[in-house]
Amino acid sequence: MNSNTPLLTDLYQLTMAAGYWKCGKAEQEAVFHLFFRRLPFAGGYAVAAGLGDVVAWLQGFRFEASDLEYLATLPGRDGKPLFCQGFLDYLAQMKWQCDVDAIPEGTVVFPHEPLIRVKGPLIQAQLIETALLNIVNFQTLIATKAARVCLAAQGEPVLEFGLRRAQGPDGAVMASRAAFIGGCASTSNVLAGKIHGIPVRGTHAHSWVMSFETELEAFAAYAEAMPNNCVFLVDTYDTLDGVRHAVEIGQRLREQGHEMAGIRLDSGDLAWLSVEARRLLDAAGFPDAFIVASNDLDEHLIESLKHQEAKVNVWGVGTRLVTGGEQAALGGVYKLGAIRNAQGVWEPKIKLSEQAIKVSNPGIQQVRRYMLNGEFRGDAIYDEEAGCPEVVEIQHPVDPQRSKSIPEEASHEDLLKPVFRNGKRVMDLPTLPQIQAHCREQLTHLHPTIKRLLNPHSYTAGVERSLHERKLAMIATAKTHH
Ligand SMILES: Nc1ncnc2c1ncn2[C@@H]1O[C@H](COP(=O)(O)OP(=O)(O)OP(=O)(O)O)[C@@H](O)[C@H]1O
Ligand SMILES: O=P(O)(O)OC[C@H]1O[C@H](OP(=O)(O)OP(=O)(O)O)[C@H](O)[C@@H]1O
Ligand SMILES: O=C(O)c1cccnc1
Repeated sequence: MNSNTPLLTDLYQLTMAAGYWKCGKAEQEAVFHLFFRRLPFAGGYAVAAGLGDVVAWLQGFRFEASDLEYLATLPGRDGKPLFCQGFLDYLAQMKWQCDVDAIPEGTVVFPHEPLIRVKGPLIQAQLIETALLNIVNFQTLIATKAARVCLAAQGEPVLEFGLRRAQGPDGAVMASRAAFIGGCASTSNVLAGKIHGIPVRGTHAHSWVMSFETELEAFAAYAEAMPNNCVFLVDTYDTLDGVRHAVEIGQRLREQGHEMAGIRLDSGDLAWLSVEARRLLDAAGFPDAFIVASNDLDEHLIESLKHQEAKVNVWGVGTRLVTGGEQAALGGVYKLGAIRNAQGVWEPKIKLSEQAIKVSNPGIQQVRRYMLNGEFRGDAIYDEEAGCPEVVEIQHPVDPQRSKSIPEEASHEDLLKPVFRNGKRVMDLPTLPQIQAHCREQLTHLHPTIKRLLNPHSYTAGVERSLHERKLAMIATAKTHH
């Protein structure tokens, strides 16, 4: 499937675009922000991901002749064409020309912070909404899940095994990419390996063992065929007998100058079996053979197995990683923050809601992160036009009673970095291993209480005080004027 086209959008973006064009607003400058309102997995942080694919998609943003031919066939409710030729001609000559700023992939992020800010002609900034959300919502969800799984594994390698259960071929490749960003060591998905350069790893399945008369024969044949990739799956019949068979073949391999890499456990009590398997392997002279565990694992099970002192060295995690498990999607949104009026002045915009969490933040936003003694201490969303005060007070995004001052000695960094200027890419994109290293480093700056799985401490992230006050004033005005 070719998703590198502006048609990867909801129809309503195109009907609005036709409307903006018709009423002369297409080229009016606007600013949109992409953000989420709630952390996934009831967790304490999220890991931004997807920007690399967003950049690639935006660089290919042009309506091809076949796209326009298709749009010309769409009927309105009266059967006549939905889009007039003048609008389609406008789309045909349209060139991507927005400014985009974004928080680099692998950075830890929090609710309401713009992960991406788009400034440019209203029609263009609007048309890209759906694709940006599609890419960033999914990859941020999976990178966050992967970070949680990898933290639970306490630095031991996590192999991503999700392809067979992922949300379609495209979702699988994106999930492998995001899982690698979040800290996974490798993927079983060979296509993701080819496309993104992610290391690929694999063992073998039960079918291999079942296709032979005996398990011993199966292991012997595998060792013969793959002497340099011998991880034996030992649970097809009886797990501990399986370990004994692996040891026997491991000894034969050693005589031929090769070393058994390890075994894989895929069912039963992984804590007890791993301890028993370790004992057998050590006693037989294979202390370096690793034990891979798989079978519906996630961060909670891995944490539990660690508490049970399971002797697992490598974790194979599939379904619950690449699908998001208990959380089907990240609810990221894309909202208008400001629009430039006929006098060239930026007018902040706000969306009201009965629910405080859904009232959008107005203005052209930037995120300032404060750090003290190597620890992230708080994030302030501020209006770039108004600037950020020296002494900053961060208002809780929804609870008016809660605010926090940042110590003056804290250092700071603005998180949104220039990616496109006037449609031209200005950011050098980091490699995937660099993004993974950035993510690993970011997580070291979060207090451990924010990283725990159960009821994590909430990190201070919200709107800077003066922006909050302007927002309250706008809410009051909007309620009386609309
Ligand atoms: N010691 C343990 N503590 C907690 N959960 C465990 C432990 N060992 C295994 N599990 C998990 O329990 C779940 C059930 O495992 P079990 O092997 O009993 O069932 P299964 O998946 O039906 O087995 P099979 O793969 O043979 O069909 C899996 O998610 C597995 O990861
Ligand atoms: O459990 P996941 O985290 O998704 O990891 C991938 C699973 O895929 C394979 O088996 P498959 O599920 O195809 O069959 P099985 O359950 O019978 O082993 C593998 O043996 C893992 O168990
Ligand atoms: O290589 C493996 O062991 C593997 C690959 C995909 C799914 N489950 C296991």
